[in-house]
Amino acid sequence: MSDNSSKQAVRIVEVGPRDGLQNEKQSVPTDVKLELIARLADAGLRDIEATAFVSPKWVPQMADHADLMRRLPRRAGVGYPVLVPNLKGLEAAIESGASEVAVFAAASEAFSQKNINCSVAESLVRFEPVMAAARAAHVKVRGYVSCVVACPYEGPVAPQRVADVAARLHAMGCYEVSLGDTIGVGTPATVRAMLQAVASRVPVSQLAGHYHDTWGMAVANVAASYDLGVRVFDASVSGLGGCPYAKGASGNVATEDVVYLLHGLGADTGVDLGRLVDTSAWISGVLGREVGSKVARALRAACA
Ligand SMILES: CC(C)(COP(=O)([O-])OP(=O)([O-])OC[C@H]1O[C@@H](n2cnc3c(N)ncnc32)[C@H](O)[C@@H]1OP(=O)([O-])[O-])[C@@H](O)C(=O)NCCC(=O)NCCSC(=O)C[C@@](C)(O)CC(=O)[O-]
Repeated sequence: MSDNSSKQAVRIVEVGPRDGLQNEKQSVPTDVKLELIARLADAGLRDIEATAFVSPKWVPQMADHADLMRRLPRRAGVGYPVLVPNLKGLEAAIESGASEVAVFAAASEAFSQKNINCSVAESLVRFEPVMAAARAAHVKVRGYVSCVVACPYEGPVAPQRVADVAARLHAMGCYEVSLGDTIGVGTPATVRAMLQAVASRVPVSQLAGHYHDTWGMAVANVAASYDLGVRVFDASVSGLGGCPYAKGASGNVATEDVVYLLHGLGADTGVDLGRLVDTSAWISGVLGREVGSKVARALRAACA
């Protein structure tokens, strides 16, 4: 038996079923999504973002949110957070049995308008009743800030701006704030500067890194964030994903790559890399695409 007592525990929030699939051109059947979630749980993931209660006109791929949540078999010790943009989304999520949700804001005005059709300030006002209703229903709320390094429409985003939005989400009761490099342009230097600004306003223990891999820097950004004390990372199996309202954004950092990195740094994620790699190969096959993780490809080649 291995001794994990001295290892740093790191929580991985698997966002593949939501962030990974929201941008898929082909329709992904609910049964496939349910099987993906089950396989991810079998691989040891304990936080699996299952879907988004957003407008089906805006994101058709998530239109089966209520059906999926009703049919999702719950497992002890596994959380299935869902995205909600407003009170309507929260009410529908709770009705479908969700016990954890996430609200999402941005550090860039242009992205906020494109993604949720309102300004950053309006979105924060919109979240107040969501927070109050969630509190009353004992539903945990996570917060996201998008465009923490740059915006696809406005360019570079000042770290102070990210800190302001993150601090507002934290102050309104989000138990954790996930920092999204939505278009994956961050480098360890820009991510570090952003994190230092945010950590002066929100305890680092309540921050998560959510890095896309468009420019190939996401694993380096996870390592830089880990060095600064971040112990929660969002990732997507096989690197699936991208935001439909962020031009040019590619997938999240692959969960397999994050797990390999963190285990190499001596951290404990609770994830079985072999089973995760099998899941990555399975979902990539179903979607008819190459596996998007270098670690998964290397491990499969080594075992062939
Ligand atoms: C926020 C809205 C709804 C505003 O959209 P709107 O058009 O301004 O809203 P509205 O209130 O005028 O409603 C328009 C229609 O949508 C319906 N509606 C309204 N709300 C809901 C709801 N919750 N669920 C279902 N339906 C809803 C509403 O009932 C109405 O239906 P109609 O009367 O026309 O038939 C829309 O812009 C939206 O749904 N946006 C979501 C976009 C999205 O999901 N983006 C991807 C997730 S964010 C992301 O990926 C980034 C992240 C988190 O991963 C971090 C990172 O990487 O940066």
